[in-house]
Amino acid sequence: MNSNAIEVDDLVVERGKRRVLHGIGCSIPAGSVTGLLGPSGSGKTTLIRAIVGVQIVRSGTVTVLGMPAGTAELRRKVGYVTQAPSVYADLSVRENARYFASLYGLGAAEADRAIADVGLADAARQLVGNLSGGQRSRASLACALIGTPELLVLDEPTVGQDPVLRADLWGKFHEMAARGTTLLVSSHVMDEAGRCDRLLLIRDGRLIGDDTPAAIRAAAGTEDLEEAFLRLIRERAEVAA
Ligand SMILES: Nc1ncnc2c1ncn2[C@@H]1O[C@H](COP(=O)(O)OP(=O)(O)OP(=O)(O)O)[C@@H](O)[C@H]1O
Repeated sequence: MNSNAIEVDDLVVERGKRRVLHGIGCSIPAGSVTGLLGPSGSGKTTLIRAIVGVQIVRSGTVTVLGMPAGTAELRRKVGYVTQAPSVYADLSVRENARYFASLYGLGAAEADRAIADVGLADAARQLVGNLSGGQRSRASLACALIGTPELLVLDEPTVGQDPVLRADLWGKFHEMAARGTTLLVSSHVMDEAGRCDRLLLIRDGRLIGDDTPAAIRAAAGTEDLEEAFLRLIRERAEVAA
């Protein structure tokens, strides 16, 4: 198989009457944790939507696991967790997970494994509607882990999670990558950037960085990734001026 799980070439997307992605190009290696970082409104969700095949694109190509994004065959291979939890509020965590498992022809053991993986075993019997926001996002994540997708795309999965849980989730993401899953994780929290194998830095619909955290730090001449991001933005502004 191609060593890149995702290849994006010259991607242009318009939403409403505005152009929100301006010719994005990037490759995401298989079996890695790639962070998609950028301020609110920079185009992270739009790029993610194009990768999971639910975004109409103006031009350019998005190839996922060797197939055009949105190909029906990818549905079983790609897990996607949106920012808004996509679980049934009137079912328990376990009922939700078992429902998703049944769609894949999988049983209760797979559902329970996914619930344990996100640290929700103690809340498995609770109705999702009664959970905290952070627990609800983890319930959504558990459902996306079912069937062990080859590519897992997570839109801000750690929002609302406490620091201990965030660290656990990042540990889990790396375990999954070590077993061959590719993860693309968006965040607008720079302190999470250092936990990624690679970073895509996006601003105003343009990629301004695509490298390992170490290379981005070295190129910007600072250990602080937030400062590195700011320097990249300033450099861009100077080039444009
Ligand atoms: N349905 C829509 N119609 C028109 N414009 C939209 C729509 N959805 C998003 N946009 C615009 O597209 C741009 C990119 O939005 P996007 O949601 O991709 O950003 P983001 O980086 O994911 O932001 P956040 O971190 O706040 O989720 C923004 O300017 C936003 O206002």
